[in-house]
Amino acid sequence: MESYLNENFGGVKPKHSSDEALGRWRKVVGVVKNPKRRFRFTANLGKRSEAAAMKRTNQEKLRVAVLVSKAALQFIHGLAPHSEYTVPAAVKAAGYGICAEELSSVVESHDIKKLKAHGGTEGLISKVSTSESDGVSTSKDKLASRQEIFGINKFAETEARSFWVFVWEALHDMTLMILAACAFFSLVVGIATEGWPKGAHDGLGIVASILLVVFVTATSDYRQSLQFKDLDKEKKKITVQVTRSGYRQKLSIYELLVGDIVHLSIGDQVPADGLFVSGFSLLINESSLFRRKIMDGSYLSWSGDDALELLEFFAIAVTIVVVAVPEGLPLAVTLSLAFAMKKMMNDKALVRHLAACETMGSATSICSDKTGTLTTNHMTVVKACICGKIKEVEKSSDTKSLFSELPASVMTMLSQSIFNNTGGDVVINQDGKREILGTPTEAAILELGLSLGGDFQAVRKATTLIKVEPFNSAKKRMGVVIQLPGGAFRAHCKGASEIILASCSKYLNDQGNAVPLDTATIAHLNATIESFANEALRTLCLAYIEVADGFSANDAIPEEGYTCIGIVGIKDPVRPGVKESVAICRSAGITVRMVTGDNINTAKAIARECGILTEGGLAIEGPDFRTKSAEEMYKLIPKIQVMARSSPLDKHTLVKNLRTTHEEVVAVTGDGTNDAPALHEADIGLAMGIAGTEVAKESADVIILDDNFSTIVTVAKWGRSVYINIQKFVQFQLTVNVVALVVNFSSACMTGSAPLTAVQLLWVNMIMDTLGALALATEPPNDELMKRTPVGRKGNFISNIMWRNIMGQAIYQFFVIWYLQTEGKTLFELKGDNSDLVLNTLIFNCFVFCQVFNEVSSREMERINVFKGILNNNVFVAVLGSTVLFQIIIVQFLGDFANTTPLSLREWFSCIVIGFIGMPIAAIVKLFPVGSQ
Ligand SMILES: Nc1ncnc2c1ncn2[C@@H]1O[C@H](COP(=O)(O)OP(=O)(O)OP(=O)(O)O)[C@@H](O)[C@H]1O
Ligand SMILES: [Ca+2]
Repeated sequence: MESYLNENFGGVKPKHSSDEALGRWRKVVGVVKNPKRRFRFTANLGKRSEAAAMKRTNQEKLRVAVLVSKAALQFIHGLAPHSEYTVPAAVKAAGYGICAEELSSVVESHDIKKLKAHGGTEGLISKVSTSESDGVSTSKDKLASRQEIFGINKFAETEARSFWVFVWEALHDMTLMILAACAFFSLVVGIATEGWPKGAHDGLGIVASILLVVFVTATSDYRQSLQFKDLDKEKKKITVQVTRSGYRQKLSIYELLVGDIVHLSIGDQVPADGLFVSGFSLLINESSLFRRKIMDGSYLSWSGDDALELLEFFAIAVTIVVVAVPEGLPLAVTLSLAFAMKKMMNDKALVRHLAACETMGSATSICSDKTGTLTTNHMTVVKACICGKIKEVEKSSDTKSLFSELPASVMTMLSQSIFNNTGGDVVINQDGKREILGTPTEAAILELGLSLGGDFQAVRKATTLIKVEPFNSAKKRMGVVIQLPGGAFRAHCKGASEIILASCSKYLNDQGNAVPLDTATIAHLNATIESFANEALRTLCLAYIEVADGFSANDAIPEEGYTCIGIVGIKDPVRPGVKESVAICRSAGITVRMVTGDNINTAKAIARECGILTEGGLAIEGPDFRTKSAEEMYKLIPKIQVMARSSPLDKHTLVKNLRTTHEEVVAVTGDGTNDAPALHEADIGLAMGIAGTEVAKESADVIILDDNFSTIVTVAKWGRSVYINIQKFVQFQLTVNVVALVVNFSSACMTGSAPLTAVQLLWVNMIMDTLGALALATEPPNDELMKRTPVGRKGNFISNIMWRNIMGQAIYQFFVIWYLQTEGKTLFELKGDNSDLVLNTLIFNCFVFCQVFNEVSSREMERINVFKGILNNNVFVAVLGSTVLFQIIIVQFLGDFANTTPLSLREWFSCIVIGFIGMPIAAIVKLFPVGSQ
């Protein structure tokens, strides 16, 4: 990809915007224990750059090795005659003249000598018993034998990791290891002093908590890994055009076999090792050969300390650290993103990088291409201007008669131009039906040629194709040179009308003669182009020129002096629903811009139809935009609504400026190879899944599977919901953090003992960490989200609103615990030896219930009604339910392990009420106005 961009667009730097987005989360997280496990699904940034460096040195080493061995080989070949290759008997019996090993040695070593020894390309084609025109035979046993001899086009899949691997990884948690050591000493010391079973309770309590934490973590990690596997599969669904038994068909790259004739077009990915049979403009990138697995770092191991009497304090200190480090954040981020990712998949958006969903949520600007994104990309020629006469050709049945009055020579020239100067193809498919292949523009023009009565194969056979210059989005034209039966050469070109017309000096008049273009005709043709474009038609001009004898494939195709054959107008209707989606974006504070390669009038007409171009909005042409100075651009860019006739680099420049000088978060949508640089530069690139080329998809972060612009809005909505969910989670977690820390720390300093014990703290940690993430990070989005303004680049992650809510709750909870600690015994009339234990249990219980109700309050940051839709969120209800249930079990039955004692009904009731009071308090706090940032 990088090299592709480099060669085609001169040093466009890849963005790695996901790195940037990931970095943002990391900054918020600060300290994270077990970064490897926590960031498992969000790429290790350090390792990434290491890997890049490693790749470079490996490439260098390999290059040297290849050069050396090539030199050695040359030397050997110079000395000894090429040894004969013998075909293994089994291969021969199956009817092939070459075995898999020999084939791969020819392909991988690029060994031309060897290739020649096998009779060159033709030789190999016959040795693998295929044919250039018909491909391999599709008979069942032939395909089976091919598979057996040569194998299939698949990598061995890495085995799915089992649940126990995740358990093992979760055990590698440093704090858990320390706690395990504590548990061990506690067991030893406890049993030695108090005997079995009484002395083992504390230790077993810690062990049980560790197991619980490990189990929950492993389950959630495991489930995520399964989900990512599914996504991976989806990502690898790539199809190619293949000829088999004479018919073109679409095959998954996994079904490819040796001998298959694969047809590549612009932007396709080469799906396998292969031999280039014929074609033009191919670029090869073998970099995937150099991919290396990144090694994981190893862990520090911890050895215990034997200060036994400090054990309890030590355990508490460790758990305070556990509580203090908000390591639930990366988990919440991954959970929330993964959840959104899965849901988005149902909504027809495939997210390729996790962080992309969140980035899309803060987007302030969308740059969309026109063709294929805003329009359906179903193109038909509806108007044509030949010999100065404008014809409507909407109904293909009467096309032929429409043109009957035109001279036959013009019609011949037209079909010669249409059928030779094309990147498309007309083939017969498996059902025996005629099928037009190629980009929609090409297909539309071929369709016109066919409905004029032209015979594709016959026209192609009549002349020889000497040179092809494929369509180039920067030049906006394509051209071919053909050799006519008499031996003379002729070039045909087609492309953006005003550009081709400008390189014409003659035109075919209604007698079929090439006459010089006079100003009146130029004006007439230009007016025609404009009138077509104003009707939202894409216009193309076809032209030809006679080329001097002796033209060879290395000569350049002429640029000037063409004779205009005619102009066609192609209709490409706007997709249904686009207008509404654009309106939603606008109300969500997202500016939508159209950046297209098409004619400015066509672009304006479509943009108006979609609601992108409004009164007073600016439409500019790429060539004009390009020449502006930095200052002019700075002033211009916010006003631009439409950019037409843009080259891939213009699209790139616009996006770059929006991102850097205007500090916008830019989403780019596109389908074509010409969109790749912009997709790459964008904060988030969205590529079309159906019409999009592989190159576009490869550069994108999200793939819109149904090619529908409204899906983009859905992506934005999910992105925003991810962002808000994580904010809610952080607000919840920070509250618990602050209170637990302050309470434990202050009372440890003042009284020498902490009200919450190690096991209790571990439980609290789980409520706010894993369970909290599960409950709050998976809220589905609502339409309200699209009525706010986007967060953009400058938004603070922890907003003032969040601080307000956190402080409000923390003060209340702190007050409750302080009051219980000092007045608790009188309040609950506690007396006797047991009173301290009961009081501590009460404090623990109240604290947990405060969190339970606070979790409900955290569902909304600004609104008072926090119950809306609560029952639709099963995960939330389940988490809350199991938290309460488990709390009851801990207090009533697990006292020995958790240092609690069963409470009376009255005491339970009081705890719940105290916890509940947090809710009206949270509601009141929400009434205090603060700035949004
Ligand atoms: N196959 C082709 N051969 C010759 N000219 C073409 C061909 N396809 C498109 N064009 C010309 O190039 C212009 C579009 O160029 P480009 O590929 O840069 O944009 P696009 O991707 O089609 O549009 P958008 O950017 O809106 O998606 C068209 O207006 C047309 O005049
Ligand atoms: Ca496009």
